[in-house]
Amino acid sequence: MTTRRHPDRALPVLAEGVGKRYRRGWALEETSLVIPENRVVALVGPNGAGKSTLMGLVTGMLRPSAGSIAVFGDEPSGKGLHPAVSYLAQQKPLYRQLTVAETLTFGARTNPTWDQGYASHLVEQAGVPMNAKVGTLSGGQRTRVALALALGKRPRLLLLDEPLADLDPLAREAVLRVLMSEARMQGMTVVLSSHVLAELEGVCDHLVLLHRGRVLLAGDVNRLSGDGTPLGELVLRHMRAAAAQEVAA
Ligand SMILES: Nc1ncnc2c1ncn2[C@@H]1O[C@H](COP(=O)(O)OP(=O)(O)OP(=O)(O)O)[C@@H](O)[C@H]1O
Repeated sequence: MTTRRHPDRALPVLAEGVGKRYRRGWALEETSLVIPENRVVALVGPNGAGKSTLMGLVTGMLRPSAGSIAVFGDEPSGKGLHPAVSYLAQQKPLYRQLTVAETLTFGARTNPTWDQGYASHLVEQAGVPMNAKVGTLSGGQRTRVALALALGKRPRLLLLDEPLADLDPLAREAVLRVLMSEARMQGMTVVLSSHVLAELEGVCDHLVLLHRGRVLLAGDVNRLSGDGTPLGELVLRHMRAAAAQEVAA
C-alpha cells in the first residue's frame, strides 16, 4: 500500500537524503542512492552499518526521520508492502502450524499476483515435502519455503536480509542461481544483504556499501572495480580504509 506519487515509476528505489533516527542517534543518515531495475544488488557493510534499517525504510516498516524514499515511484505508506515488493527477513516469519502446501495457499490468498505453479515448483525443486508442517522443517528448508512465498508473488523487487546463512553450499548455489535467472528473465531486482562477501561474487552486478549509517560506495560493480578487482576485495578495501580513518581521527 502506498501513498504519495513520484514521477519515476520504473525505478525500484530512489532515496534522497533519507535518514532514520533513534534515541541513540542516526541509524541511517543523509542517504541518497538509486537501486536500478533488473539488478542483483549487494547490500553490505559492517555490523550496525544500517542495512536492515535501509530495508525497513524500503518496505515501509520504518518511517524516515528525514529526506524521502520512493519505491517504484511511491512513498512507502507503512500500511503494508508495496504490491510489487517481496521481503524476506532474517527471522523468516512463517506459521509453524501450517503445512508447506497451506503456506502456499496462504500466499495465493494474500497476493493478487500469485503464481502457484512457480511457487510449487520452487518448493519441489528444493525437495521440501508439501505435507510437512513448517514447524518440523530444518532451518534451510524453512528458508526455501520462505523464498518460494516471496518469489511466488512474482515481485519486481525482492529484498533478502541475509537469506543464505542457514543453507548448505549446494542449496546456496541453487538459490543464487534462481535469483540471478529471475532477475535476468523476469526483470526482477534483487537486493541481497550479506556478510559473506564471497557468496556475492559473480552474483551481484550492483553494490551498496554502508558504513556507520552512510553510503560509502554505491554503483555498478564493473564500473566500481574498473581494474577488475573482485567485489569482495573492493568492499574489504573500502571497509578497511574507513575503519583506519576512524582510528586516525
Ligand atoms: N529499533 C532500534 N532502536 C534503536 N536503535 C536501533 C534500532 N534498530 C537499529 N538500531 C541501531 O541502528 C544502527 C543500524 O542498525 P541496522 O540493524 O540497520 O544495522 P545492520 O547493518 O543491519 O547490522 P547487522 O549487520 O549487524 O545486521 C545500529 O547502531 C543499531 O543499534
